Amino acid sequence: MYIYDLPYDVNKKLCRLLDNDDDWKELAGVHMKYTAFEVNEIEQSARRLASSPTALLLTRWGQLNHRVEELYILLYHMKHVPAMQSLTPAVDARYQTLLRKLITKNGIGGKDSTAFVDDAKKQKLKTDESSIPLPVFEKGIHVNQAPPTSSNGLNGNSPTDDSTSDLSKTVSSTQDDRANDVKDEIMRNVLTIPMLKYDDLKAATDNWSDANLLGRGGFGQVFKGVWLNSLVAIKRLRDTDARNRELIRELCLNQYRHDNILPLYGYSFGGAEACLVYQFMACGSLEQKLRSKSHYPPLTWSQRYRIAHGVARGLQYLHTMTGTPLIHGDIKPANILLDQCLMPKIGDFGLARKGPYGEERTHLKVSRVHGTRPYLPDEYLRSRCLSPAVDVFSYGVVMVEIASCLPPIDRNRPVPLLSDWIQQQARDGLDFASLEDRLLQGTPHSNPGLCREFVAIGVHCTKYSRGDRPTMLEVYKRLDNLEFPGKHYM
Ligand SMILES: Nc1ncnc2c1ncn2[C@@H]1O[C@H](COP(=O)(O)OP(=O)(O)OP(=O)(O)O)[C@@H](O)[C@H]1O
Repeated sequence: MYIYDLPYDVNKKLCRLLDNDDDWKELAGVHMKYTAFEVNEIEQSARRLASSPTALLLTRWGQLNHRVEELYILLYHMKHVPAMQSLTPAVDARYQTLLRKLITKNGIGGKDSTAFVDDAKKQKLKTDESSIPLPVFEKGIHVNQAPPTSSNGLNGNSPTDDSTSDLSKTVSSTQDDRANDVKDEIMRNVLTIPMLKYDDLKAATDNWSDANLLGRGGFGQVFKGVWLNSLVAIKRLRDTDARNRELIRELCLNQYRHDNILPLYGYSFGGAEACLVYQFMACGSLEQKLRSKSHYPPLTWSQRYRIAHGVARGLQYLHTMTGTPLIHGDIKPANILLDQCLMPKIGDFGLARKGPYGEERTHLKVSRVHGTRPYLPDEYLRSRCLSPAVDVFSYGVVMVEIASCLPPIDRNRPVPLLSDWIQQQARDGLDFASLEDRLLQGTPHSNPGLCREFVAIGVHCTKYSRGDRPTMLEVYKRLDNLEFPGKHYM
C-alpha cells in the first residue's frame, strides 16, 4: 500500500502520535533524511495552515511513491511502538513480526497491547537491528541500496530474514556510514534548537536600529537585542547562498556545550533574512580589545592569560570531545568573544568541519580552502590538508598577537606574515620579551616572563611542519602549569 492510500483513520491516529513530542521531526530529519530547512519548512507550513506537521510530512514523502511498509521500517528504527501499532492494519503480516520483535526483545510482550505501548516508547527500546533492511534516503528521494529492490520498494527479503544482515554490516563498515552516523546525531541536535519568529527578532533589535549594531562580518551584520528579557546578539545573514551555508554549519556544529564555546540560542529562517541568535558578549571580540586601543585600557597580563587559557581549553575540547575532532577552521581574534569578565568563548562555526574520521586518518583533503589567510598554515593553503593542526597554527598566531598586539599581516614588515616573521625571529635568537605589547612595556603591568612563554607557545604552534606542532591538549596543559603572580586571584 502506498502512503497516499492510507485509510483516513489510520493516518489520523498516526499523525496524532507523531505530532506528540515532535516525534515527526526525528522521523523526517534522522530517518527520511530531510534537511533542517525542509523540516522547518514543514513546521512553518503546519503552523500557518493550523495542520498536523506529520500529515504534511507524509503527503510530501508519499508523493515520492513511498510505501507504508517503508514507513513501518523507519518507525521500527525509531523504536516507536505506538506508531507501528497504529499502522499495523495497513501492513502485510510478515512486517508485523518487527513489532513483535521489538516488544518481546524488551520483555513487555505479556502486557495488553494498549497498556504497553506508552511504556515501550518511554523506555527507549534497544533492539538488535542487524537483521532489518535499512532503507537509505537522500533528501527524501528513495535510494535504497543493495540488495536490489523488489516491486514493493523494499529489498526482496523478508524483514526478519538474517540474510539481509549483510546490508547493514557492509554499510556500517564504511567511512561514509560513520559520517552518516555523525550526521544523524547532528540532525537530532539541530532539531532541538528553537526556531524563532523573524518579527520577534526585529522587535528585539528595535527594527534593526543602527544604535544596536555591534559589528559586521563577512556574512552580515550583528545586532544587540533584548529577547525574552535577555540580552542577545543577533546575526542577520545577508546573501542567500552564504546564509544557507553559514546557517547549516552553525546549527550543526555549534552544538558543543562548553564554557568556552559561544552558545547558540536559536535561529530564524523564512523571514526577510536568516538570523542566528547568540548569547550577548558584553566585552565584544578579542579583535576589538587588541586593536581599538583608543577605546580601551590595554589588557593586563592576567586578562591575556585568562583569554589564552580559555581558548585553549575550548579548542582542546572540540578536538577531543568525541572520537572525531571538530576542526573550527577560522580561529582568529574576531571569532573570540569576551563576556563581562573577559572569559573567552569561541564563536563563528561557519567553517567548522568534523574529521578526520577513523584513527588511521590524520587529515581531511578538502576541495576548497576557507578561512583567513594570515591564520592558515602552508599544508592547508597549498595541499588542502585540514586537520586539528590547522586550528593549532591559528591559535599560535593569536598567542603572538595577544602578547605583542602586532598585526597578523603587515606589508611594511620585511616578512609580512606574523607566523613567518616570528619563526625567523626565533631562528635569530630574539628575546621574546622584547615583543611585549608596547602599552605594557616599562609599566608596573609589564610581565616579560609571561610574554616569553606566550610567544614561545606561539612559535611552537606555528611550526611549518604540522607534525612539529603540539596538540591543543598539550598547549592547554602547558598554559595551565604556568605560574605567575596573581594567577590564583583571577
Ligand atoms: N555574541 C556576540 N556578542 C557581542 N558582540 C558580538 C557577538 N557576535 C559578534 N559580535 C560582534 O559583531 C562583530 C561581527 O561578528 P561576525 O561574527 O559577523 O563577523 P567576524 O567574525 O568579524 O567576521 P567573519 O564572520 O567574516 O569571519 C564581531 O567582531 C563582534 O564585534
